[in-house]
Amino acid sequence: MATINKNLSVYDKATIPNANKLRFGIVVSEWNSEITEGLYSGAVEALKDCGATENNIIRWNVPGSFELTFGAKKMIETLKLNAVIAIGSVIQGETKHFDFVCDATAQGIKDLNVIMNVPVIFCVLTDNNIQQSRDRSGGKHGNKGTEAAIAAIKMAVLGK
Ligand SMILES: Nc1c(NC[C@H](O)[C@H](O)[C@H](O)CO)[nH]c(=O)[nH]c1=O
Ligand SMILES: CC(=O)[C@@H](O)COP(=O)(O)O
Repeated sequence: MATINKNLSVYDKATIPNANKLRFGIVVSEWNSEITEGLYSGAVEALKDCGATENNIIRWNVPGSFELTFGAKKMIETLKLNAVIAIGSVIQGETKHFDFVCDATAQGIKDLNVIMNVPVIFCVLTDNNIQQSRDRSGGKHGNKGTEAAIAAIKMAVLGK
C-alpha cells in the first residue's frame, strides 16, 4: 500500500504499549531541516502521547542522512536506550548522489539492526521533491515521525 493510501499519523493508542519506562534516542539530520524538524516534532509528540517522558527522549544532531548510521551507533554505545529513531530527509537533486545517500543510509541503519542489540527505526524520507517531503512530515499524508515513534515503542518491548 502506498503512503498516499494511508495516513502516517493514524494509530490506535489502545494497542500501543505504555512508553513511560522506555528511553529513546533520536538522531536528526540537519539537511532539509524544515522537513527533519517536522519529523522530529511528530515523533516526540507521539512518544509523549504514549507515555514517554521528556527526560527519556535524547536528541543528537548529525550533518546529513549519511551520518545517521554513525550517530545512531554512537548513541547506542554511549547511552542506555531502548530504541533509536534515525530522522532524515533526502530529496532528489540533479545528480545520482541521491541514490547513493539513500542506499547507504538505508543499508547502514539496516546493518545496525543486525549488529547492535537496540532497534534503530528508519525515519528517513527519500522524496522526488520538497512537496512530497512536506506531505509526509505533517502534511496531507500525515507524519512519518509519528509512524516511526510507534514503531520504536513496539520494537523496544519486542520479546519482553
Ligand atoms: N543531499 C542530501 C544530503 N547530502 C549530504 C549527505 O547526507 C552527507 O552529509 C554528505 O555526503 C557528507 O557525508 N543529505 C541529506 O540528508 N539529504 C539530502 O537531500
Ligand atoms: C540527495 C543529494 O545529495 C542531492 O540533493 C544533492 O543534490 P545534487 O544531486 O544536485 O548535487
